[in-house]
Amino acid sequence: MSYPFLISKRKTARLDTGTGEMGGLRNMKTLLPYIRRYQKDAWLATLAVVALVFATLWQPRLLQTVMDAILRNDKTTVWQEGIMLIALALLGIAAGIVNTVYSARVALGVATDLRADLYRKVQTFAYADVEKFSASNLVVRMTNDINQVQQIVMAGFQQVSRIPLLFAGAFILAMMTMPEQWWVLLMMMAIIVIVSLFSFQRMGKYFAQTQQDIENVNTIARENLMGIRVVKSFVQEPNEIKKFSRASDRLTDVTAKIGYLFAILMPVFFLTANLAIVLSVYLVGQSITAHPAYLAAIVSFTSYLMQILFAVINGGFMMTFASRAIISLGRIGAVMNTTPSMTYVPANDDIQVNGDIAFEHVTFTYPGDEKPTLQDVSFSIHSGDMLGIVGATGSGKTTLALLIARLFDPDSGVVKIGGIDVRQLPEKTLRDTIAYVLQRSALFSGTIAGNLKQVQPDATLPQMKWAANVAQAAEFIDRLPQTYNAPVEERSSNFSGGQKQRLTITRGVIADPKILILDDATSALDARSEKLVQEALDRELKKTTTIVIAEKIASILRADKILVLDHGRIVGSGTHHELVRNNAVYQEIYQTQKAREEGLA
Ligand SMILES: Nc1ncnc2c1ncn2[C@@H]1O[C@H](COP(=O)(O)OP(=O)(O)OP(=O)(O)O)[C@@H](O)[C@H]1O
Repeated sequence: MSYPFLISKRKTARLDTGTGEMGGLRNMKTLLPYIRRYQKDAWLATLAVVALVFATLWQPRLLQTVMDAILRNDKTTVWQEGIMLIALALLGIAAGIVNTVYSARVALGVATDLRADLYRKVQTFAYADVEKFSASNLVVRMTNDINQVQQIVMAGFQQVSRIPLLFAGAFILAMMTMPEQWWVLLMMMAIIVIVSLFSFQRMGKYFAQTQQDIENVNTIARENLMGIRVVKSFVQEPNEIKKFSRASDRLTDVTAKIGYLFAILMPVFFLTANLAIVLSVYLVGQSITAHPAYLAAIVSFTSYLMQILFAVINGGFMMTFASRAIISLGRIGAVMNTTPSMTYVPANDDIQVNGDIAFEHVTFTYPGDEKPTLQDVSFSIHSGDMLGIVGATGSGKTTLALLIARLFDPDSGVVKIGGIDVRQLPEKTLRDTIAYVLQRSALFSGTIAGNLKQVQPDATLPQMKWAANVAQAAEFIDRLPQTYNAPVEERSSNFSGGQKQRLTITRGVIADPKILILDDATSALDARSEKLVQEALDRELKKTTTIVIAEKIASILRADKILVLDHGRIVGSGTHHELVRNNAVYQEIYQTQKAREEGLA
């Protein structure tokens, strides 16, 4: 069993994105093994580019010959070369289609494989690793960043070989067509290259910024929608709208800046190219009467000027997209290269543990925190017993339970289950031994039965009914039209708080675990239902060690042992009667709750 339903209490750490010069190269290397898997498609896409460039470059040349022939009234050549021209255009179209299809195949394949590997990698993460990146950040990496990579692979196979070939080919052919115009050509190129360097560099920066801004917008939207009830009940909509608008405005600003740059860039490029054309026509025009062949040559020359212009523009775009994709690849690489902070010993069916639990001088600090949350915690409890944990909010009760389930490892000391250090237990053994039910446990969308089968894949209907009876859920499930096949919507929004808790307790007990942790898991139940759940647990799960973390002392009165936590330390341990007699902290909690209840009565 895994615990994706645990919710982080911490902010995300800033992470290395793998950018920088060396980072860029390293990031690109991440991509190579994936592209290699689609070698055949990659080759076909590249060959198609060569054919496409050949067709593109040769067309002005043929056009020039056709025009020359028209001027000379040479009909045979006009026909022959004209047909060639059409054939070349058709070749260009076919090559373009082949290139697009195979580039898309490579890009889609790479993106699909990368996404699958990324997802698989995240599944190996320890809870602390997911917290480090944050769930929304990981989602953006699996969606938006992968999209960027898909786009660059697609564009790469369409443009990377095409741009230099087209640029060099058009340059040489333009020179050959009108050698005396070399300086016009160089002047145009110098202007375009300088403008491109300036603008595309800026654009690259803005694109990187958009990535960060998209992530911010996603995080805010996600948090808002997940906590929509809280937002509504505290009438927080105006604040939330303001917060979202600020993040969204930042994204709009930076996107607008990119738009402005594009808006300036394109006219500048075309103006430069058109000026070059006008200049050439002006220079050549004076001698056209004397040399009619110049007319055809100038048409061909201007076509090559345009091709050079397009090569430079596309090159700039490619560099901009590449810089964005390199950042995305870095972010993907950072996940891929993370070594899970927790490793497990190999699966071993021979290792069987009972429900004994022991903490020996356990101290634990959350990653990034300075002070330990648990300090020198020692206690033990026998299989089948019930342990209650009480303490003020923030005293470390949940943290203690997280250590039992080995969602974190202690800084020092040992946590033992069945007499064995949890670090020596295979993950499966640990997950099969412990069921953890949280107050805010999430159910997965699907059906009730589907949720139960995630824990106990071969659960039968009688088993489901048994577990639901224990959790006092059977009654309302039986009233649903589809009973155990009733749908569970996203975030289980079609169930009330109390029903959700009953369902998560059902899921917790279905596998009859050796250790059951109920972390504030009955807080939404009325006193009568809570009592019924407790009685059923006592009756039906006799051999199970039950750990109950509760705000209300009433929930743990019957525990074999109660731990009183205060600022991460155990300040009392014993049965209710012992603690009421001799533990000041417990007495205070008890008296406060009693007074409150009497006040209410
Ligand atoms: N993931 C985390 N990263 C850093 N600090 C954390 C994290 N989770 C909890 N803490 C801190 O550890 C302390 C103990 O938290 P814990 O959730 O264990 O308390 P608790 O006794 O269960 O509280 P409550 O009764 O309110 O649930 C708190 O100060 C909390 O802010």
